[in-house]
Amino acid sequence: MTPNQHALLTPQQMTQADQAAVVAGVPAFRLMAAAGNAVAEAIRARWSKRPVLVMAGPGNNGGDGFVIAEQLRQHGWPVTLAFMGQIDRMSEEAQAHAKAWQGEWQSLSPMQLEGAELVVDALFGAGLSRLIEGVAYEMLEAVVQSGLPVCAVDVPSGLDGTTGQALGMVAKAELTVTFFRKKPGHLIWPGRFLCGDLLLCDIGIPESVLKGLAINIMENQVDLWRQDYPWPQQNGHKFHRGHVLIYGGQWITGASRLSARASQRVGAGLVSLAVPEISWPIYAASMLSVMVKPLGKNQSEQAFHQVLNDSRFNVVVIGPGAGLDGKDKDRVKQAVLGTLKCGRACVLDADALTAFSEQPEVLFSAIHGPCVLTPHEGEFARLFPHLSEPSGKDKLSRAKQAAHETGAVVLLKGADTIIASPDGRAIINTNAPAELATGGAGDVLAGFIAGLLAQGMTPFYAAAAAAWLHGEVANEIGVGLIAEDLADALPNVLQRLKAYQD
Ligand SMILES: NC(=O)C1=CN([C@@H]2O[C@H](COP(=O)(O)OP(=O)(O)OC[C@H]3O[C@@H](n4cnc5c(N)ncnc54)[C@H](OP(=O)(O)O)[C@@H]3O)[C@@H](O)[C@H]2O)[C@@H](O)CC1
Ligand SMILES: [K+]
Repeated sequence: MTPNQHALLTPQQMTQADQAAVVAGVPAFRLMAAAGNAVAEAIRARWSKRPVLVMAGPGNNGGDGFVIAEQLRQHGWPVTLAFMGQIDRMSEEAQAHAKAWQGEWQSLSPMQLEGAELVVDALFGAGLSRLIEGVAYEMLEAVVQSGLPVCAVDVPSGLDGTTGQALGMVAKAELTVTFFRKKPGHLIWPGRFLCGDLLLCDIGIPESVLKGLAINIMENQVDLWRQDYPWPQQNGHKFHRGHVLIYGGQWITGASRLSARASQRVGAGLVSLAVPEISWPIYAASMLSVMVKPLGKNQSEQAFHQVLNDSRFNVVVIGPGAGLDGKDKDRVKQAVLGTLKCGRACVLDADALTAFSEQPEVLFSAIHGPCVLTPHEGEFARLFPHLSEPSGKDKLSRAKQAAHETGAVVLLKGADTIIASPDGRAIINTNAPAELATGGAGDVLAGFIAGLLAQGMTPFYAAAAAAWLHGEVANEIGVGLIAEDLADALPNVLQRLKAYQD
């Protein structure tokens, strides 16, 4: 398996791939036949024979619909074909497949749902260019109201394959069958939900077409970063495995301890916590293998800078439980700016992000070295008000833009966490279960990233690997998960990963 396996193609890139396949000698007629056959086969594997309504649109997605209708008819299914468009304005291959359809077709209308027990949605695919309106809107709305199971061809019609956003109206599919490579919109919410189960089918497009596509969006899979994973070496010692320094707050002491534990579990050689002297006993009494450094009686803004003078710390985590009350906020800001000034790799999370919400540019202009920002949507909106959700911009573009503006790797959390690099690459994480939405889980993620960074992974792959491990341990624990469980469940997941690697 090569990383290309996990490439995500925008609909535009998919169209280019189709065209390149034709240039490489695969006839468009055959691609369409393969696509339609793959969907018909998936339908027969999933549903018993039943009356089916195939909705076919004006482009090649509709062409696939004609192939599906004919295939199902040949297998004895009662098929109704509802068409929207003009046959003579379709592509040559779509016209040929429309002619090969041996049944009747009627103009698209909600009336045709009568008696159907399954709907095939082949109205619009990669060529969706605007909001769904008019008869297509009425039809999709009627499909939603009917509650019938839907099999979507390529994407549910109305779903933007790049962004995962619904353009006007979308009927949620139970199964979506797509071709050659997944599209980002299949994985980003609400697209992930609207697609239902996603089946990826080979339709004979040669892998070689990928070379010309400038792919920069990937699904997060082990193969992307496993070559870089920093497994302990026989001849190594702890100093080879990095030293993570974590900023501990005065009042919320659990968060930074969760990060510390996570950094250790993921393999950092040494982990230290720098904490206010007054809270030192709490930290020190609860950590055995983490070194806890008191920041002096007054916990001055300079105290953390003095700790930073020790060049053995190669990664710094600031944010979990750092505090924003009174002087805490200034201390946090100074700790962040001091860390960035001395060029330390760092993970900035939670309070370290919110502390700069009044002057985000002060933070952004200080970022010059390896840095990972890990906001959830709330923190993201405070730092990037122009890119927040109400801006109408989709999550993928928002994360990419934020990485571009800051020069940091931005990991924008959610069920569809996106990791964006300033160089334009992005990875979409897809293995996070609902159980991960729990207090403290983000602190653990920050610790995983820092631990991997400390061992030499690049910020982009450290963030991707950490997000994947985070999802994987959460799946392993399942219902009842609390943040404390995550780091301690990591060894099992790492052992499986290592066995796969070996
Ligand atoms: N190419 C290949 O070799 C292969 C492609 N394959 C299949 O082709 C699909 C892509 O086909 P496609 O590019 O023809 O686009 P498609 O999604 O059918 O729609 C375009 C039409 O819809 C129209 N339209 C758009 N939005 C609209 C709206 N809101 N409301 C109303 N109309 C709207 C648009 O009109 P226009 O924007 O031009 O005015 C145009 O007429 C792909 O998803 C896959 O299923 C497979 O067979 C494998 C081989
Ligand atoms: K469709």
